[in-house]
Amino acid sequence: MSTSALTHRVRVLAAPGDRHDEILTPAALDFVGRLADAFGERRQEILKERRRQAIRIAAGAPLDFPIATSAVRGDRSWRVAPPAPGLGDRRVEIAGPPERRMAVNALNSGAHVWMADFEDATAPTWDNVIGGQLTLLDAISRRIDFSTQEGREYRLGDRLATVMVRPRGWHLVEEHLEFDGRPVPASLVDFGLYFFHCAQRQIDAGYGPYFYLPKLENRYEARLWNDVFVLAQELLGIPRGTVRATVLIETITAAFEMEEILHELREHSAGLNAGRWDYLFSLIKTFGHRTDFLLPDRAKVTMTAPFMRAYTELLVRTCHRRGAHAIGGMAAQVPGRDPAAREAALAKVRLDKEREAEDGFDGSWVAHPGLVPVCREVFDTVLGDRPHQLDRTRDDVEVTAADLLSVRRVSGPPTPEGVRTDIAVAVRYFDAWLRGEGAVALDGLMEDAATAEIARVQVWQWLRHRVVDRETVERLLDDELAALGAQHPWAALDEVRELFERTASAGELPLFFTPDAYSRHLVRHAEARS
Ligand SMILES: CC(=O)SCCNC(=O)CCNC(=O)[C@H](O)C(C)(C)COP(=O)(O)OP(=O)(O)OC[C@H]1O[C@@H](n2cnc3c(N)ncnc32)[C@H](O)[C@@H]1OP(=O)(O)O
Ligand SMILES: O=CC(=O)O
Ligand SMILES: [Mg+2]
Repeated sequence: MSTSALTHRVRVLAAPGDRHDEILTPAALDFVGRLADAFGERRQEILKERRRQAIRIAAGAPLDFPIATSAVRGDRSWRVAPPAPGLGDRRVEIAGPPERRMAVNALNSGAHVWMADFEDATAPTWDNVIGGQLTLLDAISRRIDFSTQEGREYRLGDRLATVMVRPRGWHLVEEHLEFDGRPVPASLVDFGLYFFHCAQRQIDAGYGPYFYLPKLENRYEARLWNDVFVLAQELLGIPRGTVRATVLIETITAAFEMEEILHELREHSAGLNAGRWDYLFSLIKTFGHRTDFLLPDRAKVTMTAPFMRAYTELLVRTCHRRGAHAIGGMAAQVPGRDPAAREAALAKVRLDKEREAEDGFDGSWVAHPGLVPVCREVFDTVLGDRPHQLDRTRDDVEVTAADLLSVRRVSGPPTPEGVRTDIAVAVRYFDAWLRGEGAVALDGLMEDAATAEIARVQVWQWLRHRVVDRETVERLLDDELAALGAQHPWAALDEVRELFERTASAGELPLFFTPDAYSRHLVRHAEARS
C-alpha cells in the first residue's frame, strides 16, 4: 500500500520511545488514519446507540431477542466460515498482556492459542500500547528471544500457540494518536497497527490475522468490525475472508443477539467466547437500578447460577448450530506458590473446565501457564482425538429471555466480607492499573479490568439500594488505602481514592472506569511529531 495524503492528518502526540519508530512508520500511520477516516463516525453512532439503549432499559423497556432479525435466527442454512489454519483445535487458550516475558511463556505454554490482550489485561499507557505491538511483531518474526540479567533464557520453542489479538473496545480512544485533530478510536489503533505489521507475516507463516473482539453490545457493532476487516484486507491486498475473529459475549444485550453477531461476521467469524466477568459487570451495570437485580458477594455468583448457566448453554447451542467454536471463559484462580493453595486452585479450575467441556464448549481460557495442563486434560477426556465438538448441536437447550434474566433466584444483599473484598480489589487493582499493570494476582485470584469493574459496580449497587451504608464504605476505603500504603509506600493513594469515589460511590454510575481514568492519569502528551 502506498502512503497517501492522509499521513499529514495523523499526528503522534507522544514522546518518542525506544523502537517506537518501527511501529509508527508513515505507512502504518496512514493505514490507521484510513481506518479512522472510514469508521470514526460510525463508532460515534455506536456509542450514541449504547446510551440510547441504556436509557430505554432504565425506563423499563424489556430486553428480548429482536423481532427484526427473527429471519436470521430462523434460517437454518447459513454457517460461519470454516476454521482457519491454527484455529481448528482450540481446547486450551491462554490469555495475557502482550508483554515480552509473558509472550514467550504463553507461546511456549502448550496452549493452542495465545490471546494477546490490549483490553482487560492491559493498562493502556502509550508504552504498553506500542510496546505490545513490538512484542507481537518480534514474536511473529521469531526474534523475541532474550536473556535476563539474572541469566534466565526466554526462547521460543518449536510448537507455539496461535496468536489472537484482542484490541481495546469501542468505548476507548487513543489520545496519543490524532486523526483530523481528534483521538483515534483505540480499537482501530490496536487492530490497525497489528494488522499492518503482522497480517502478511502471519499468512506467510501459514496462519492469519486473528482477533478477539471485546465488549460488543449488539449486531451493529459486529457489522462495524466486519466492515473494518473488509476495508483492511482490501487496503493491504489480503484476500477477503482471511481475517478471523472470535466475539466475546460479555454484555447482557449481546446475549440476545448471539446469532446475529455470528451472522454479521460470518465470513470472518471464529466463534464466540463466554466472557463471563464482563458479562456479570454488564448485567449489574444495566440493571443496577432494579432491586430484583441486587447481587450478593461476587464469590457467590458462580457459573452454576441459573442465569449464568442459561447464558453459556445458549452460547454453545448458538455456535454449534452455525459451525462455530464455542470457547469457555476464564476461571479466576491462579496457582500461586503455596502447595495447598495451589491444589485448591487447580481443583476449582478443573471443576469449572469439566462443566464447560461437558456442556459442549470446544475449549476454554486459562490465565496462567500452570493451568494449561489441567484444562488440556479435561478437554482431552471429552474430545479425545477430535479437534472440537461442533457436532454436539445441543438441540436440547431452550433458553428464554426470562432465563437469561433470572437473577432473582440468586439475588440478595452482600456479607460484610463481600463488601470488604470488593473494596480491597478495586483499590489494589486501581493502584496497579495507574502504574501501568493491567492484570494482577490478588489473594490467589487473577484480577483485571473486568473483575475490577464488577468490584466497583457492586459497591455502587449496594450503596444505591442502601444495603450498605456510606459510612461503612468510607471506613473500609480508608482501611484499604492505609493497608495499601503500608505495603506499597509508592502507591498512588490520592488518585486511587479519587478514582474509587468517582466510579463506585458517586451518585451517577460511569459506564466504564477506564475512559476517564485513562484521560486523567495515563495520557502523557508531547508535541505533535507527524
Ligand atoms: C476477564 C478477562 O478478560 S480474562 C483475560 C484477561 N486477563 C488476563 O489475561 C490475565 C492473565 N494472567 C496474568 O496476567 C498473570 O497470570 C497474573 C498477572 C494474574 C499473575 O502473574 P504473575 O504474578 O507473574 O504469576 P506467577 O508469579 O505465578 O508467574 C509465574 C510465571 O508464569 C508467567 N505467567 C503468568 N501468567 C502468565 C500468562 N497469562 N501468560 C504467560 N505467562 C504467564 C509469569 O510471567 C512467570 O514467568 P517467569 O517465571 O518467566 O517470570
Ligand atoms: O474478557 C473476558 C471477561 O470475562 O470479561
Ligand atoms: Mg472482558
